[in-house]
Amino acid sequence: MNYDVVVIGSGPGGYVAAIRCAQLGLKTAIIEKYNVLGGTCLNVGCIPSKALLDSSEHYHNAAHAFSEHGIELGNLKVNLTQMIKRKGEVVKSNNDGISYLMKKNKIDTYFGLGSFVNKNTIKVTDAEGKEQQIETKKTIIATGSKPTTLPFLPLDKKRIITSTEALSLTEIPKNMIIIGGGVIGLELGSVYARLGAKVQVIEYMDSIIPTMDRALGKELMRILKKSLKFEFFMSHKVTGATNEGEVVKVTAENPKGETVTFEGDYVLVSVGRKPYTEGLGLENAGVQMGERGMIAVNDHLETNVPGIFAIGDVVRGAMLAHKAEEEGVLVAEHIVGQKPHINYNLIPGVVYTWPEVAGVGFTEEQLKEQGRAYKSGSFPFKASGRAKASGDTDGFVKVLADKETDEILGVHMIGPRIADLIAEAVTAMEFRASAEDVARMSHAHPTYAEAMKEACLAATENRALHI
Ligand SMILES: NC(=O)c1ccc[n+]([C@@H]2O[C@H](COP(=O)([O-])OP(=O)(O)OC[C@H]3O[C@@H](n4cnc5c(N)ncnc54)[C@H](O)[C@@H]3O)[C@@H](O)[C@H]2O)c1
Repeated sequence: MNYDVVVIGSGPGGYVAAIRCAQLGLKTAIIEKYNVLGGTCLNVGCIPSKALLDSSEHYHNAAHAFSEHGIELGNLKVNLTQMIKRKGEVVKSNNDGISYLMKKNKIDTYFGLGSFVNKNTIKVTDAEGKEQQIETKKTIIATGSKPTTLPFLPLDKKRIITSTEALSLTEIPKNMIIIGGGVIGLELGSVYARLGAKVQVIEYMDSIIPTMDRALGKELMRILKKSLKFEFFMSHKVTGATNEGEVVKVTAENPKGETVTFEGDYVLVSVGRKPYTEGLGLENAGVQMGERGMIAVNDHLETNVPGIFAIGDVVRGAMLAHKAEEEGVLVAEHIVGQKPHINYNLIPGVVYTWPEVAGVGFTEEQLKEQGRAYKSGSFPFKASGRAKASGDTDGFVKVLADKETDEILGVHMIGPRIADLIAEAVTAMEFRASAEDVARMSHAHPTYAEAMKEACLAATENRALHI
């Protein structure tokens, strides 16, 4: 078969790229190594983790918050098998949705490992080892990433696990040790802490979610300690682990240089992810690698080989599904001669703990480092009528704006449903709104979104109305 474009990898970057290519009239095929579409995000990432986060949140609320609302429950218990089964059904219905989208857009799907024979020929090897070759004018590599491991801490995938195994446990851990206080560790730690596990987080840096605005990590840590009894061990360097059957012992060096030991029945290693390019045969097409295992690309996401592009987790930038999607669309439009653009500074980051955490634009630390004059306005959810009604009064919205022009430079939030609220900040910043612009917009009352307006009022002239 001959194609205009072949996409390798069917995660959010790859399948969206394929749809956009097809919409633009290009004859398109997509190759997927596993027998389902959707990649890490849909099968063992964003979607199943959200399903478990939602289920565990219901349980936690039933156990700890319902009585305050006047709802009495007896005999409350967790059916983990059902919870995991439901998660599987959520994933499956999304798998089916992507298959439908491929058919609707007349995109040919090949299941098997895609690898370059040369610049324009791609071999697909299926699970039985059967091979076929397809010809293409352009290729988009969207093969994603896989979990980083620690050399002294080999995974056994039973007791020492990554997020993939943590999404399908058959029992609730008694004591879960989490190595890495980033997004995965805190989201999956929340799932099991809500279901009753004692969770201990060992983090190398002095802050959790260290790449986000520091105020967010500080507030999240306070809340997770209070609401889910998380224990944090900051500035600790993990040095080893021994698997003793039912128990794993993890050793780490504390900030004083002393060795401390942790004992748990499960250890989740969540220290980041690395680009996945194994078996792609990049050398056969002459594609050059960049730093840290990434594929090197230019501003149009084209590799050193004209006509071969790479997007998402295999290239520089945040390892986020929505960033990969934007890149997929950009490449498709670039291929047909359009002039698309991505503002990488406005890719929001979200953590689906409860409360949720989100940020976009520059952090306060980055503005200080740039020496940029800025002003800051915050509004706490404890002053929000909507938050009081639902009982979600933890957290705040912080708006950073240019001191002279009042243009919004960064918005950082922690609070109820702010994973959705961050979209308002992205929209405002994409249109280069000032804090006063947003402060003068009517926000429905009572909503959590009013906190955004109030934080903008606070940033404008320190004139928040409800605090
Ligand atoms: N909600 C979301 O958008 C979401 C959810 C899950 C994953 N992801 C993405 O997946 C990727 C992987 O997530 P992650 O949580 O594994 O990575 P991460 O980069 O978010 O966090 C890793 C954490 O581990 C720490 N760390 C690194 N080495 C360590 C060591 N040896 N000992 C102790 N701590 C160590 C880091 O300082 C960091 O805090 C990220 O890029 C993330 O953005 C996103």
